[in-house]
Amino acid sequence: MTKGYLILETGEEFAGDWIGEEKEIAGEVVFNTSMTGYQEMLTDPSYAGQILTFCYPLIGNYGISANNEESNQPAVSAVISSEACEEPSHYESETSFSAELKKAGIPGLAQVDTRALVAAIRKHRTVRGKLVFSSDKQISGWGEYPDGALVRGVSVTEPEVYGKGEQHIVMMDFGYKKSILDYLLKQECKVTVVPYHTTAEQIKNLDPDGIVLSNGPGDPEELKGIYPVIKELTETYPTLGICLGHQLIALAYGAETEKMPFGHRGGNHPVKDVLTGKVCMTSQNHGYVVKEESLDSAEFEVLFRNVNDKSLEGIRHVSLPVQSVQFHPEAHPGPSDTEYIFTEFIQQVTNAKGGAAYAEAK
Ligand SMILES: NC(=O)CC[C@H](N)C(=O)O
Repeated sequence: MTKGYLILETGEEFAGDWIGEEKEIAGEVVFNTSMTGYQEMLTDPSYAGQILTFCYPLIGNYGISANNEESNQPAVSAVISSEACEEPSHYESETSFSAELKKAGIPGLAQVDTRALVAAIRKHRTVRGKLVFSSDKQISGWGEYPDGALVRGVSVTEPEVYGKGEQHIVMMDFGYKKSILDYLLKQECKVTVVPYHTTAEQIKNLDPDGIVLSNGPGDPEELKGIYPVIKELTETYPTLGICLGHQLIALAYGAETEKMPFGHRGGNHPVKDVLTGKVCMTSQNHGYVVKEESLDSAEFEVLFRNVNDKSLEGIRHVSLPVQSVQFHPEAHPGPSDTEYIFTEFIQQVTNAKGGAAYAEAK
Protein backbone atom coordinates (compact mmCIF):
# COMPACT_ATOMS: atom_id res chain seq x y z
CA MET A 1 0.00 0.00 0.00
CA THR A 2 1.45 3.40 -1.00
CA LYS A 3 1.67 5.85 1.89
CA GLY A 4 0.38 9.37 1.36
CA TYR A 5 0.31 12.61 3.34
CA LEU A 6 -2.05 15.52 3.55
CA ILE A 7 -0.01 18.57 4.51
CA LEU A 8 -1.97 21.63 5.59
CA GLU A 9 -0.66 25.11 4.81
CA THR A 10 -0.64 25.64 8.58
CA GLY A 11 1.93 22.85 8.95
CA GLU A 12 -0.04 19.88 10.29
CA GLU A 13 0.54 16.57 8.57
CA PHE A 14 -1.90 13.66 8.27
CA ALA A 15 -0.67 10.27 7.07
CA GLY A 16 -2.80 7.68 5.31
CA ASP A 17 -2.91 4.93 2.70
CA TRP A 18 -3.12 6.12 -0.87
CA ILE A 19 -6.32 5.15 -2.73
CA GLY A 20 -7.50 6.00 -6.24
CA GLU A 21 -5.29 7.76 -8.76
CA GLU A 22 -1.63 8.11 -7.73
CA LYS A 23 -1.41 11.85 -8.41
CA GLU A 24 -0.27 14.66 -6.11
CA ILE A 25 -2.65 17.61 -5.85
CA ALA A 26 -3.39 20.77 -3.84
CA GLY A 27 -6.63 22.53 -2.94
CA GLU A 28 -8.86 23.92 -0.20
CA VAL A 29 -9.51 21.21 2.41
CA VAL A 30 -13.19 20.97 3.38
CA PHE A 31 -15.34 18.46 5.28
CA ASN A 32 -18.84 17.04 4.92
CA THR A 33 -20.72 15.70 7.94
CA SER A 34 -23.29 13.53 6.09
CA MET A 35 -23.49 9.90 7.20
CA THR A 36 -24.33 8.61 3.72
CA GLY A 37 -24.15 9.88 0.17
CA TYR A 38 -20.41 9.61 -0.48
CA GLN A 39 -21.03 8.95 -4.18
CA GLU A 40 -23.29 11.97 -4.55
CA MET A 41 -20.64 14.09 -2.79
CA LEU A 42 -17.92 12.67 -5.01
CA THR A 43 -19.87 13.60 -8.14
CA ASP A 44 -21.23 16.98 -6.96
CA PRO A 45 -19.52 19.50 -9.30
CA SER A 46 -19.56 22.15 -6.54
CA TYR A 47 -16.57 20.34 -4.95
CA ALA A 48 -14.35 21.15 -7.96
CA GLY A 49 -10.92 22.29 -6.78
CA GLN A 50 -11.44 21.04 -3.21
CA ILE A 51 -10.02 18.21 -1.12
CA LEU A 52 -13.08 16.67 0.51
CA THR A 53 -12.86 15.02 3.93
CA PHE A 54 -15.63 12.59 4.86
CA CYS A 55 -16.46 12.95 8.56
CA TYR A 56 -18.39 9.69 8.65
CA PRO A 57 -15.81 7.02 9.52
CA LEU A 58 -16.89 4.32 7.05
CA ILE A 59 -16.99 5.15 3.34
CA GLY A 60 -17.73 2.81 0.44
CA ASN A 61 -19.68 0.13 2.35
CA TYR A 62 -22.66 0.18 -0.04
CA GLY A 63 -20.51 0.53 -3.15
CA ILE A 64 -21.04 2.66 -6.24
CA SER A 65 -24.08 2.65 -8.51
CA ALA A 66 -24.88 4.63 -11.67
CA ASN A 67 -28.18 5.64 -9.98
CA ASN A 68 -26.39 7.79 -7.42
CA GLU A 69 -24.34 9.98 -9.74
CA GLU A 70 -24.83 13.75 -9.56
CA SER A 71 -22.68 14.24 -12.68
CA ASN A 72 -20.85 12.05 -15.17
CA GLN A 73 -17.39 13.01 -14.03
CA PRO A 74 -16.30 13.71 -10.44
CA ALA A 75 -14.81 17.21 -10.22
CA VAL A 76 -13.51 17.07 -6.64
CA SER A 77 -9.69 17.33 -6.48
CA ALA A 78 -9.19 14.58 -3.88
CA VAL A 79 -10.93 12.76 -1.02
CA ILE A 80 -9.83 11.93 2.52
CA SER A 81 -11.47 9.15 4.50
CA SER A 82 -11.06 7.12 7.62
CA GLU A 83 -12.00 3.55 6.64
CA ALA A 84 -12.56 2.98 2.90
CA CYS A 85 -14.45 -0.30 2.51
CA GLU A 86 -13.10 -2.53 -0.27
CA GLU A 87 -15.89 -5.13 -0.12
CA PRO A 88 -19.16 -3.27 -0.62
CA SER A 89 -22.49 -4.95 -0.08
CA HIS A 90 -25.54 -3.58 -1.89
CA TYR A 91 -27.75 -5.08 -4.60
CA GLU A 92 -27.15 -2.07 -6.87
CA SER A 93 -23.41 -1.83 -6.31
CA GLU A 94 -21.34 -2.06 -9.48
CA THR A 95 -17.87 -1.33 -8.17
CA SER A 96 -15.93 -0.26 -5.09
CA PHE A 97 -15.27 3.28 -3.91
CA SER A 98 -11.51 3.08 -4.54
CA ALA A 99 -12.00 1.50 -7.99
CA GLU A 100 -14.35 4.36 -8.86
CA LEU A 101 -11.75 6.91 -7.73
CA LYS A 102 -9.16 5.24 -9.92
CA LYS A 103 -11.50 5.18 -12.92
CA ALA A 104 -12.29 8.88 -12.45
CA GLY A 105 -8.62 9.85 -11.94
CA ILE A 106 -9.27 11.16 -8.43
CA PRO A 107 -6.61 10.63 -5.74
CA GLY A 108 -7.44 9.98 -2.10
CA LEU A 109 -6.26 8.81 1.29
CA ALA A 110 -7.78 6.21 3.60
CA GLN A 111 -6.94 5.39 7.21
CA VAL A 112 -6.56 9.09 8.03
CA ASP A 113 -7.41 10.42 11.49
CA THR A 114 -10.28 12.45 10.05
CA ARG A 115 -11.48 13.58 13.50
CA ALA A 116 -8.15 15.32 14.09
CA LEU A 117 -8.18 16.71 10.54
CA VAL A 118 -11.68 18.18 10.92
CA ALA A 119 -10.69 19.68 14.27
CA ALA A 120 -7.73 21.34 12.51
CA ILE A 121 -9.91 22.69 9.67
CA ARG A 122 -12.39 24.09 12.18
CA LYS A 123 -9.56 25.73 14.13
CA HIS A 124 -8.01 27.34 11.05
CA ARG A 125 -11.37 28.05 9.41
CA THR A 126 -10.33 28.13 5.74
CA VAL A 127 -7.26 26.02 5.08
CA ARG A 128 -5.54 24.71 1.97
CA GLY A 129 -3.58 21.49 1.74
CA LYS A 130 -1.45 19.25 -0.46
CA LEU A 131 -1.85 15.56 -1.00
CA VAL A 132 1.68 14.22 -1.51
CA PHE A 133 3.67 10.96 -1.53
CA SER A 134 6.38 12.26 0.77
CA SER A 135 6.14 14.98 3.38
CA ASP A 136 9.60 16.37 2.57
CA LYS A 137 9.14 16.72 -1.18
CA GLN A 138 6.22 19.06 -1.73
CA ILE A 139 4.55 20.11 -4.95
CA SER A 140 4.42 23.84 -5.63
CA GLY A 141 1.25 25.98 -5.41
CA TRP A 142 -1.94 25.56 -3.42
CA GLY A 143 -4.33 24.84 -6.27
CA GLU A 144 -5.36 28.22 -7.62
CA TYR A 145 -8.28 28.46 -10.04
CA PRO A 146 -8.67 32.13 -10.96
CA ASP A 147 -11.36 33.92 -12.96
CA GLY A 148 -14.17 31.39 -12.85
CA ALA A 149 -11.92 28.50 -14.05
CA LEU A 150 -13.78 26.03 -11.83
CA VAL A 151 -17.19 26.80 -13.33
CA ARG A 152 -15.67 26.78 -16.82
CA GLY A 153 -14.42 23.26 -16.12
CA VAL A 154 -17.78 21.80 -15.09
CA SER A 155 -20.44 23.63 -17.12
CA VAL A 156 -21.87 22.03 -20.26
CA THR A 157 -20.35 23.37 -23.48
CA GLU A 158 -23.46 22.97 -25.65
CA PRO A 159 -27.16 23.22 -24.73
CA GLU A 160 -28.77 19.93 -23.69
CA VAL A 161 -32.52 19.27 -23.82
CA TYR A 162 -34.36 16.90 -21.47
CA GLY A 163 -37.99 15.84 -21.11
CA LYS A 164 -41.24 17.06 -22.55
CA GLY A 165 -43.76 19.23 -20.82
CA GLU A 166 -45.85 22.34 -20.87
CA GLN A 167 -43.37 24.45 -18.93
CA HIS A 168 -40.01 25.06 -20.49
CA ILE A 169 -37.30 25.68 -17.92
CA VAL A 170 -33.88 26.93 -18.98
CA MET A 171 -31.22 26.01 -16.44
CA MET A 172 -28.03 28.06 -16.53
CA ASP A 173 -25.38 25.49 -15.73
CA PHE A 174 -22.63 26.50 -13.32
CA GLY A 175 -22.06 22.81 -12.45
CA TYR A 176 -25.56 21.45 -11.89
CA LYS A 177 -26.35 18.37 -9.84
CA LYS A 178 -28.43 15.79 -11.72
CA SER A 179 -30.94 15.73 -8.86
CA ILE A 180 -32.00 19.29 -9.73
CA LEU A 181 -32.74 18.18 -13.28
CA ASP A 182 -34.56 15.11 -11.92
CA TYR A 183 -36.83 17.27 -9.74
CA LEU A 184 -37.67 19.55 -12.67
CA LEU A 185 -38.44 16.53 -14.86
CA LYS A 186 -40.57 15.11 -12.04
CA GLN A 187 -42.61 18.33 -12.26
CA GLU A 188 -43.15 17.45 -15.94
CA CYS A 189 -41.08 20.23 -17.41
CA LYS A 190 -39.01 20.39 -20.54
CA VAL A 191 -35.55 21.45 -19.43
CA THR A 192 -32.83 23.04 -21.55
CA VAL A 193 -29.47 23.13 -19.78
CA VAL A 194 -27.31 25.92 -21.20
CA PRO A 195 -23.62 26.83 -20.71
CA TYR A 196 -23.00 29.38 -17.94
CA HIS A 197 -21.84 32.04 -20.45
CA THR A 198 -25.04 31.97 -22.55
CA THR A 199 -26.32 35.51 -23.20
CA ALA A 200 -29.75 36.79 -22.13
CA GLU A 201 -30.60 37.19 -25.82
CA GLN A 202 -29.75 33.55 -26.59
CA ILE A 203 -31.83 32.41 -23.62
CA LYS A 204 -34.79 34.56 -24.67
CA ASN A 205 -34.58 32.94 -28.12
CA LEU A 206 -35.20 29.58 -26.43
CA ASP A 207 -38.57 30.96 -25.26
CA PRO A 208 -38.39 29.75 -21.65
CA ASP A 209 -41.23 29.92 -19.13
CA GLY A 210 -38.85 29.96 -16.17
CA ILE A 211 -35.16 30.05 -15.29
CA VAL A 212 -33.14 27.95 -12.85
CA LEU A 213 -29.67 29.10 -11.84
CA SER A 214 -27.75 26.03 -10.70
CA ASN A 215 -25.27 25.30 -7.95
CA GLY A 216 -21.57 25.40 -8.82
CA PRO A 217 -18.01 25.59 -7.51
CA GLY A 218 -15.78 28.47 -6.47
CA ASP A 219 -16.14 32.10 -5.48
CA PRO A 220 -19.37 33.58 -6.92
CA GLU A 221 -17.72 37.00 -7.26
CA GLU A 222 -15.50 35.58 -9.99
CA LEU A 223 -18.58 35.48 -12.22
CA LYS A 224 -19.13 39.25 -12.36
CA GLY A 225 -19.60 39.14 -16.15
CA ILE A 226 -22.79 37.10 -15.63
CA TYR A 227 -24.50 39.56 -13.23
CA PRO A 228 -26.19 41.66 -15.99
CA VAL A 229 -27.47 38.50 -17.70
CA ILE A 230 -29.00 37.30 -14.42
CA LYS A 231 -30.52 40.71 -13.70
CA GLU A 232 -32.16 40.77 -17.12
CA LEU A 233 -33.44 37.20 -16.86
CA THR A 234 -34.94 37.75 -13.39
CA GLU A 235 -36.69 40.87 -14.71
CA THR A 236 -38.24 38.79 -17.48
CA TYR A 237 -38.94 35.26 -16.17
CA PRO A 238 -39.80 33.52 -12.90
CA THR A 239 -36.44 32.44 -11.52
CA LEU A 240 -35.19 29.98 -8.93
CA GLY A 241 -31.56 30.17 -7.75
CA ILE A 242 -29.93 27.27 -5.92
CA CYS A 243 -26.73 27.70 -3.88
CA LEU A 244 -24.30 29.41 -6.30
CA GLY A 245 -27.39 30.47 -8.29
CA HIS A 246 -28.77 32.09 -5.12
CA GLN A 247 -25.50 33.94 -4.50
CA LEU A 248 -25.47 35.18 -8.11
CA ILE A 249 -29.01 36.60 -7.89
CA ALA A 250 -28.04 38.56 -4.76
CA LEU A 251 -24.81 39.77 -6.38
CA ALA A 252 -26.63 40.76 -9.58
CA TYR A 253 -28.78 43.10 -7.45
CA GLY A 254 -25.78 44.72 -5.78
CA ALA A 255 -25.42 42.62 -2.63
CA GLU A 256 -22.10 41.16 -1.44
CA THR A 257 -20.88 37.68 -0.56
CA GLU A 258 -18.19 36.61 1.88
CA LYS A 259 -16.29 33.44 2.75
CA MET A 260 -17.68 31.59 5.77
CA PRO A 261 -15.42 30.28 8.57
CA PHE A 262 -15.52 26.66 7.35
CA GLY A 263 -18.71 26.51 5.33
CA HIS A 264 -21.81 24.34 5.60
CA ARG A 265 -21.40 20.87 4.15
CA GLY A 266 -23.69 18.14 5.39
CA GLY A 267 -27.18 16.72 5.50
CA ASN A 268 -28.63 18.13 8.71
CA HIS A 269 -28.48 21.92 8.57
CA PRO A 270 -31.61 23.36 10.19
CA VAL A 271 -33.12 26.28 8.30
CA LYS A 272 -36.00 28.44 9.51
CA ASP A 273 -38.69 29.83 7.23
CA VAL A 274 -38.85 33.32 8.75
CA LEU A 275 -42.45 33.89 7.63
CA THR A 276 -43.96 30.72 9.16
CA GLY A 277 -41.38 29.89 11.82
CA LYS A 278 -41.19 26.35 10.47
CA VAL A 279 -37.79 24.66 10.63
CA CYS A 280 -36.67 22.27 7.89
CA MET A 281 -33.63 20.04 7.75
CA THR A 282 -31.58 20.76 4.66
CA SER A 283 -28.66 19.45 2.69
CA GLN A 284 -25.88 21.98 2.17
CA ASN A 285 -22.56 22.43 0.45
CA HIS A 286 -21.27 25.97 0.38
CA GLY A 287 -18.30 28.01 1.55
CA TYR A 288 -19.57 31.48 0.65
CA VAL A 289 -22.65 33.29 1.89
CA VAL A 290 -24.62 36.42 0.99
CA LYS A 291 -24.10 39.21 3.54
CA GLU A 292 -27.59 39.94 4.78
CA GLU A 293 -26.83 43.59 5.55
CA SER A 294 -25.78 44.14 1.92
CA LEU A 295 -29.19 43.13 0.54
CA ASP A 296 -31.40 45.96 -0.65
CA SER A 297 -34.59 45.50 1.39
CA ALA A 298 -36.51 47.51 -1.22
CA GLU A 299 -35.77 44.63 -3.65
CA PHE A 300 -35.49 41.46 -1.54
CA GLU A 301 -36.94 40.01 1.63
CA VAL A 302 -35.32 37.28 3.70
CA LEU A 303 -37.14 33.96 3.43
CA PHE A 304 -34.85 31.54 5.28
CA ARG A 305 -32.21 31.79 7.98
CA ASN A 306 -29.84 29.13 9.34
CA VAL A 307 -30.85 28.14 12.87
CA ASN A 308 -27.27 27.46 14.03
CA ASP A 309 -25.35 30.52 12.85
CA LYS A 310 -28.24 32.78 11.70
CA SER A 311 -26.69 33.10 8.23
CA LEU A 312 -28.85 33.97 5.23
CA GLU A 313 -30.38 30.88 3.60
CA GLY A 314 -32.96 32.22 1.14
CA ILE A 315 -34.43 35.36 -0.34
CA ARG A 316 -37.46 36.40 -2.36
CA HIS A 317 -37.92 39.43 -4.56
CA VAL A 318 -40.56 41.77 -3.15
CA SER A 319 -42.61 41.95 -6.36
CA LEU A 320 -41.14 39.62 -9.00
CA PRO A 321 -41.50 35.80 -8.90
CA VAL A 322 -37.81 35.41 -8.10
CA GLN A 323 -36.64 33.26 -5.22
CA SER A 324 -33.38 31.66 -4.25
CA VAL A 325 -32.05 29.30 -1.60
CA GLN A 326 -28.56 28.72 -0.25
CA PHE A 327 -29.37 25.13 0.65
CA HIS A 328 -30.13 22.24 -1.70
CA PRO A 329 -33.88 21.50 -2.02
CA GLU A 330 -32.93 18.54 -4.23
CA ALA A 331 -30.89 17.10 -1.29
CA HIS A 332 -28.92 13.98 -2.38
CA PRO A 333 -27.42 13.34 0.01
CA GLY A 334 -29.77 14.62 2.66
CA PRO A 335 -33.36 15.16 3.75
CA SER A 336 -36.04 16.13 1.25
CA ASP A 337 -38.00 18.47 3.60
CA THR A 338 -37.63 21.39 1.16
CA GLU A 339 -38.56 19.54 -2.03
CA TYR A 340 -41.68 21.74 -2.08
CA ILE A 341 -39.49 24.63 -3.32
CA PHE A 342 -39.62 23.02 -6.79
CA THR A 343 -43.40 22.65 -6.68
CA GLU A 344 -43.78 26.29 -5.63
CA PHE A 345 -41.45 27.42 -8.39
CA ILE A 346 -43.35 25.53 -11.09
CA GLN A 347 -46.58 26.99 -9.69
CA GLN A 348 -45.08 30.46 -10.11
CA VAL A 349 -44.01 29.60 -13.64
CA THR A 350 -47.54 28.40 -14.44
CA ASN A 351 -49.09 31.54 -12.94
CA ALA A 352 -46.75 33.79 -14.90
CA LYS A 353 -47.22 31.96 -18.20
CA GLY A 354 -47.66 34.26 -21.15
CA GLY A 355 -46.02 37.17 -19.39
CA ALA A 356 -49.22 38.87 -18.19
CA ALA A 357 -48.97 37.79 -14.56
CA TYR A 358 -45.29 38.63 -14.59
CA ALA A 359 -45.92 42.12 -15.93
CA GLU A 360 -48.56 42.64 -13.21
CA ALA A 361 -46.14 41.52 -10.52
CA LYS A 362 -43.73 44.12 -11.81
N1 LIG B 1 -23.04 24.20 -3.94
C1 LIG B 1 -22.82 25.41 -4.39
O1 LIG B 1 -23.46 25.87 -5.34
C2 LIG B 1 -21.68 26.16 -3.77
C3 LIG B 1 -21.65 27.63 -4.09
C4 LIG B 1 -20.28 28.27 -3.86
N2 LIG B 1 -19.29 27.66 -4.68
C5 LIG B 1 -19.91 28.18 -2.40
O2 LIG B 1 -19.04 27.41 -2.03
O3 LIG B 1 -20.48 28.89 -1.59
